[in-house]
Amino acid sequence: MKTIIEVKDLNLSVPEKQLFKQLSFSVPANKLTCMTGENGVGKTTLAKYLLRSFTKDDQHIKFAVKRTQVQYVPQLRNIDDEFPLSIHDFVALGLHRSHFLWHSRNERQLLKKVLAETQLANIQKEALGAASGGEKQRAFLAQALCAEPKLLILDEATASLDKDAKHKLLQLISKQVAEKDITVLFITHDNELIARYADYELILSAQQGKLIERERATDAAI
Ligand SMILES: Nc1ncnc2c1ncn2[C@@H]1O[C@H](COP(=O)(O)OP(=O)(O)OP(=O)(O)O)[C@@H](O)[C@H]1O
Repeated sequence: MKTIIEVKDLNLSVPEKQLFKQLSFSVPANKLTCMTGENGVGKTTLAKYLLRSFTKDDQHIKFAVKRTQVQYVPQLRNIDDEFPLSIHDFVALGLHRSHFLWHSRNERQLLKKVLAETQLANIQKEALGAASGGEKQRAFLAQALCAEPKLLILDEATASLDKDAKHKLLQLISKQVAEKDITVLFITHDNELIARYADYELILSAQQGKLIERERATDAAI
């Protein structure tokens, strides 16, 4: 199995609490892995630690990608109703800027493609602040996709979405995994989404982690 992250014997603590003890796991490449576990087990802390590990030489963590190839999408951020950017301009912030102040033709093409893939093309001129929760979350995803990541880490991206919006988001994400060279690590508590979309589940519990392969359930089984 080709892997994108390998963690071996990692101890991780926050003040006054050890979260993980000799934690070892790997994340399969080009798959959708759901990271699960009870509230407070340390999912977000672990994800952020993995990202920080690029800046120091941590012998317990090995990535098959560079930091610039990783995007982290945090839980739905509070975007004020008056937020002054359009969806288009917000998503475009994710483009790798060349030396110029304007976007290159390739960047404009990439932006157009990403807006279409995330089903935002029709509403791209609207203010992000006025968008629904599902549209905002798709805009965050689109901004991350503009950086053409090889690894995308999504932290509870569906937590505040209704059933339709969360399935729509996961269908978009699954399509990315199926069609591109991209691996997704998706932190979630949502058993329905795990059953439907996860290729693997990384279960964090009692300071340890266990990776299991999942059979994707069909509509009828849920
Ligand atoms: N900077 C910090 N200082 C002290 N304690 C912290 C700090 N960051 C996190 N913690 C604690 O570490 C534990 C793990 O937090 P974390 O947010 O990683 O859990 P989680 O599994 O992502 O939880 P949830 O599912 O509720 O989002 C919690 O008990 C939290 O209060």
